[in-house]
Amino acid sequence: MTSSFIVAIDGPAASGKGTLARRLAATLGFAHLDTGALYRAVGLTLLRTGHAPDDAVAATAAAQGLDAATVLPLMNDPALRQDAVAVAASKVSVVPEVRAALLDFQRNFANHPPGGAKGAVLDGRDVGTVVCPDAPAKLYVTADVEVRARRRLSELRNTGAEAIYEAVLEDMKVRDARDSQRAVAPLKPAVDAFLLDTSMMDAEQAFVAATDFIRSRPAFPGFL
Ligand SMILES: Nc1ncnc2c1ncn2[C@@H]1O[C@H](COP(=O)(O)OP(=O)(O)O)[C@@H](O)[C@H]1O
Ligand SMILES: Nc1ccn([C@@H]2O[C@H](COP(=O)(O)OP(=O)(O)O)[C@@H](O)[C@H]2O)c(=O)n1
Repeated sequence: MTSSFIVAIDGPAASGKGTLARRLAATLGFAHLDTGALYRAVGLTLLRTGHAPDDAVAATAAAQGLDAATVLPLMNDPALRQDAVAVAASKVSVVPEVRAALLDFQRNFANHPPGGAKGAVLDGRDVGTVVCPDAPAKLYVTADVEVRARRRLSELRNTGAEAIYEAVLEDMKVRDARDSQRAVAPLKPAVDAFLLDTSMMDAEQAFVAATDFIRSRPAFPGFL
């Protein structure tokens, strides 16, 4: 059976979309897919096999080689969260063949959520615009780049990594620009997305605003 209960959440790095997506999925009883982890898995594969992250041929082969069996163990690999892997992910994600290779996996997850879940929450950059353009609830989560850089800095430091604010901010600006300006599936809000600026919100306030929006969607009767 194809699920029509899809929540699509997009936005730039460290806007809080993953935190929100995980909590919404747990509350709704839906499955959650962090689509960025798929691009990170491709980036990590290239770094581990000694390829440059902008090697389009190697990136395509790595993306085509990913399936549930190879992706799931990588999802829990702490190396996936390194900043160098985020940068590599952003480089492989401009390659149209890489995006095409990952599309089926994402759509299949959304339409046939695993574990018998009634619906799915996907977060990324192009879920509401390309992966699931018919999703009945779309959110675009954002925050000022300085706020996002501070969040990512404390996240990196909490994992024991050495990180400098100015470098994290600069990486984030470069990645935002690459993600927004690429030719295929650039980062942008879907026309029918609910815009959620979390610059002045904590995670709890963002969750309340998101649930208010989802509750207002006729396609989600009685879920919240
Ligand atoms: N609304 C918020 N206010 C403050 N910090 C937040 C908020 N949402 C998430 N965070 C924190 O910011 C960091 C990045 O959040 P995350 O959800 O991973 O962002 P994204 O998935 O957009 O990259 C995490 O450490 C998370 O705990
Ligand atoms: N649906 C998606 C998700 C991620 N990506 C790419 O993958 C990179 C890493 O995504 P992510 O969601 O893990 O990054 P953060 O927001 O956690 O920093 C992004 O910078 C994008 O370039 C994408 O192109 N499309």
